[in-house]
Amino acid sequence: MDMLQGLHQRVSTPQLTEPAPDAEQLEKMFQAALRAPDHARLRPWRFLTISGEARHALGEVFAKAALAEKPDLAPEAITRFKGLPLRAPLLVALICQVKQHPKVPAVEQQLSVGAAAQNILNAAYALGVGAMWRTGAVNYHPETAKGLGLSENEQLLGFIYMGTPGGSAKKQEPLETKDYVTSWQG
Ligand SMILES: Cc1cc2nc3c(=O)[nH]c(=O)nc-3n(C[C@H](O)[C@H](O)[C@H](O)COP(=O)(O)O)c2cc1C
Repeated sequence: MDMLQGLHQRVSTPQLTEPAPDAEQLEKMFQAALRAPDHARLRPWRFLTISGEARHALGEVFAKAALAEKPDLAPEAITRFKGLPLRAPLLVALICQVKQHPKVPAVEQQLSVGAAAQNILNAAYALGVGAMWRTGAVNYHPETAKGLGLSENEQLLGFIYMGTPGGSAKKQEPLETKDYVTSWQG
């Protein structure tokens, strides 16, 4: 696939089925991630792959965080939180390791991890792998960070859900460049 064509056409895939991307496809996606722009070469990213039974463990983490937020959560809601990671055969947790640097504030490091995530999405699209970046209700809850084993200086920026595209490809809403771009004249 031509690179620009891929960039212009990429869509997220909410419905994902087995099989998960294989090791070779994952390697290509992570190599793309590692080419993200990165001020002072801090390499502020860390990724966790979560598949198989580990998805159930992540569902337990989500449910624990949701219960910490709302102790009287209905049983159906708890079951729903537990099932969230089962929406794809493989998830990639996006983690920003915020490092102290005199010229690189935390926001720039978060942007780098965001750019790495976008590179993963673009590479997935080029490989025919379905993918969607999700955060959801408990992404930023401290119990979620704790359950994933994050350190004090680490932030969870979401998960890329990945798998084989299910259903028909989503229609893209055409956007006009002129609605978002103007020439600044001073
Ligand atoms: C940081 C971030 C978090 C997101 N979290 C969610 C989410 O929890 N649930 C959801 O439906 N979409 C979420 N999205 C949006 C989807 O990933 C996707 O971009 C959106 O559905 C538009 O589809 P498109 O990428 O095909 O244009 C998130 C996007 C970003 C950048």
